[in-house]
Amino acid sequence: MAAPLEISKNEVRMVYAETLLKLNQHADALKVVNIALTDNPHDIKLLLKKSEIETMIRTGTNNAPPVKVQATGVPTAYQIGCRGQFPPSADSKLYCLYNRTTSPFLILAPLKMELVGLDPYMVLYHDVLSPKEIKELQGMATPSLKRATVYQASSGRNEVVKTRTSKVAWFPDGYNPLTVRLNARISDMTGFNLYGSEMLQLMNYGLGGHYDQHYDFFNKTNSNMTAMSGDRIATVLFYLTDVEQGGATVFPNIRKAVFPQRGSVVMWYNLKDNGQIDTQTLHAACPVIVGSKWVCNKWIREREQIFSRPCLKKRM
Ligand SMILES: O=C(O)CCC(=O)C(=O)O
Ligand SMILES: [Fe+2]
Repeated sequence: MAAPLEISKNEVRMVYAETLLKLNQHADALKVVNIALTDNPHDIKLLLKKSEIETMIRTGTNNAPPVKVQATGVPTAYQIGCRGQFPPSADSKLYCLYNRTTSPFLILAPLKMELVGLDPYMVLYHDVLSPKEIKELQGMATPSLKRATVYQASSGRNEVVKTRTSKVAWFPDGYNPLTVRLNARISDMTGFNLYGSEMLQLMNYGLGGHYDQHYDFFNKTNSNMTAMSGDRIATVLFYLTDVEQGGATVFPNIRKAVFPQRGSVVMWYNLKDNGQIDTQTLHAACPVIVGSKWVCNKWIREREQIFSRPCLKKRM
């Protein structure tokens, strides 16, 4: 099946095999080609490549000089997180439960909740989206996906930047019965009133698609972005797909990584209880290495939560 970038799994495997050949790893290259052949036993290019590699192995010819792999120094916390190498959480108070209390509706339909972190507060809900809903969301987004942008304080505008390479489609709250239902579910999960919050964003990351380390808050009290509805108090991120390799949401400062699981949702607070920005929320979307990553994002604004989550004077 062709991925959104029109690169087939086969083509990726061919490039991988060529790379291994350049590294003089002929046996590994042959393994990759053989795997590709199990899916496509009659592919002529693959068959030719297989016999070419077998000849190379047999005769020991065409061995390229070994490519020197450049040492890249000590990996950053972001890189370690993307590789799934953060140590297990030292937070002893973390647990799973059925959330029956955030909204009255949850008494009838409790949600499976996993506490990911307390500072900042971060929870993961499992099995929130059904396969049918996921299919519908992807279907409605696909025709209008456009390169995502990031707000640039220097120009005061949203611009396309190299650091965010996903495609996005925005949907107003009342766009269709599904968006209405999804927003109601977000309110149930978070206890927040969504009036004044941003539209739902459906996003797709292709191969290599990522969003470098960033904060979701603006921290500009006078900017046009926060004047009406306040800053982004919380982020709600639905995962519509598993990702075969890569694509985690990584929080380098608190050394946590959330790996996409189809139908789950991660939610975290970007602001502290006193309304100040929380710099521990630095996060990134790791590059997708194999697969395609779909997410749906809701940035919840602060102003409408004035009574349900009032700004506390004391720093919590
Ligand atoms: O896709 C992800 O994992 C994170 C997305 C994100 O941080 C954002 O859209 O602000
Ligand atoms: Fe973000």
